[in-house]
Amino acid sequence: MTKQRLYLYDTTLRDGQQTQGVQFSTPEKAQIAEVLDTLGVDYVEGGWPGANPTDSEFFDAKPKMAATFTAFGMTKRAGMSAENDDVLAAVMNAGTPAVCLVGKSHDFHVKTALGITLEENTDNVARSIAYLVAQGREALFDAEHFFDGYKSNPTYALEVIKAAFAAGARWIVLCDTNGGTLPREVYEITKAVIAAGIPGDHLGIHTHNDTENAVANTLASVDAGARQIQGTLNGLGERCGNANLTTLIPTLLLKEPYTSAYEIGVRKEALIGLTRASRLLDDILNRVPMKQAAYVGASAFAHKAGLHASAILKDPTTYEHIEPGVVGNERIIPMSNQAGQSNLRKRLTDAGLSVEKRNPALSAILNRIKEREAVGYSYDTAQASFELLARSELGLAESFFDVERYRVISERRRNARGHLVVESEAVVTVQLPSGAKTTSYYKNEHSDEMSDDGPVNALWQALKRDLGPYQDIVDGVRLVDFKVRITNGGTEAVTRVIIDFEDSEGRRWSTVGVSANIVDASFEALLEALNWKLARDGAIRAG
Ligand SMILES: CC(=O)SCCNC(=O)CCNC(=O)[C@H](O)C(C)(C)COP(=O)(O)OP(=O)(O)OC[C@H]1O[C@@H](n2cnc3c(N)ncnc32)[C@H](O)[C@@H]1OP(=O)(O)O
Ligand SMILES: CC(=O)C(=O)O
Repeated sequence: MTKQRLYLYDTTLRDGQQTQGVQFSTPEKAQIAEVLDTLGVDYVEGGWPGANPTDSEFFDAKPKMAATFTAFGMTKRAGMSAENDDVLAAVMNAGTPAVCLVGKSHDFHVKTALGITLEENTDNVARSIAYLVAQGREALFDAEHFFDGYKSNPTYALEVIKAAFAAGARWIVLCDTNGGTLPREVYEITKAVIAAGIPGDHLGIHTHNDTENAVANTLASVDAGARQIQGTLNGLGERCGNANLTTLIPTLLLKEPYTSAYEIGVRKEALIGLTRASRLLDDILNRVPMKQAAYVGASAFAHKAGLHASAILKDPTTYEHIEPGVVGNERIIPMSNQAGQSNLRKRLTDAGLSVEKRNPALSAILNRIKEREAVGYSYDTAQASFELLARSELGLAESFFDVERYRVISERRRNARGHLVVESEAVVTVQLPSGAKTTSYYKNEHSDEMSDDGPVNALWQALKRDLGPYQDIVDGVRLVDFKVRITNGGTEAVTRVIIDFEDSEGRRWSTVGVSANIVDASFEALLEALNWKLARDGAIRAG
């Protein structure tokens, strides 16, 4: 069977930028465009030239790409020609090979939002598209609110898109602008459009995720015959987002009937870069990547339940729909109160601790984890704390130093110049293996603006300031993330702190601490981090 070509159109830099809280800089746009181009999408929509300085600057830079670089704008306004519309002129002046214009196809919007007659709107759409074509550009028409428009007045909705098609639009893109349409309707309406004379290989689909159906709606439209897919990386986009290309790309490449029926510009070899592309976008946005994200999330191949982990170790296909490496992701077998001995042995092996199958220490470790999780601990992500707990049950625990006492003080006051000052200071007394004691002091100070350089950082700095023979090992360790949860441990609310650390070699690990007192919970996690680092780096244990 010859495969049909499906075209991918990315709008991360335009609709993605309509996400609340998202504002790309020009260099960030260039970085994202490069990622999309490397992946192999067919069209990269760069934004709306003339609408804001960043978009204009990005188009002025004329980024090089294999994809068709596309400018976005709106159809000409009533009462002026396409040539004389300054908003359209700015879009055309970007000089891109393709231009996508949004226009109305819902009678209600023509009357309410534009305040013009239905005939005037159809004429504006047709003249705008004809103008693009006359200027030698590939023309795309985003039929805004098409599905709602079709349900309200199918004759008019079809009249508008037929006018755009007749004027030379290469693609007519059916938009579920408000995101409220469900897959069955999308399928039926796409079919009806094809039956009305717009061929499927000229039809695109643009969906929003307001009912969590953007991906399903996209596939429904493809099933009905549409051949261009619009979407964004990580599903960014206005309100609840757009169709998620990070999900659609692997689905089209790896799942039937799409694998056999269609060809897309993204090659299977490029798919390995998908997880990296997704995380890069989060990095640019300063967002924590969504763990549950399909295909690319850190939990997408995490097997927590004991029954799952046991089977996974025998054959990963028992609980995995694809091999994680295909999308550049990886399998994780976390430890928790849902785990059995299979999870445990896998985690111990990963930590370099091999324990034979029926060793009683395995049950002891599992029981301890379950007991501690019942009082608020969580070993799911705190791999280093899990390892220390396991070492202790296996008789391999090492004691490097003892913290005799610590003291932390935070103060908020106005200084002599009337500026707000927030200070934290910590003192830690440590007993070293030689019997010597060291007392270290650290103070943070901040004026006017708050920062995360607070009491936990003061405690951390004081704790690792003078550790005698271990100083070289702990010097390069830094805190990279700090998460706090109030949780019900037993009958009382307690604070759980999870801290991520990194050493100078770029190795990362996480620890957990629990206490009714947030500073003490943090202290426990800090101490575990140092103990783990010393154990892993083979420090000589206290005598
Ligand atoms: C569904 C979508 O997501 S489409 C993409 C939407 N994206 C954006 O809006 C982001 C970029 N937009 C902008 O920067 C600005 O809105 C601009 C520069 C385009 C226009 O700015 P302004 O001239 O100040 O207009 P404003 O934003 O207030 O309103 C839009 C105007 O465009 C008109 N308009 C809306 N859609 C269309 C259309 N498809 N064709 C022609 N005119 C339209 C509206 O009627 C309104 O005109 P009015 O003020 O006479 O009622
Ligand atoms: C064009 C567009 O972004 C929409 O209709 O949602």
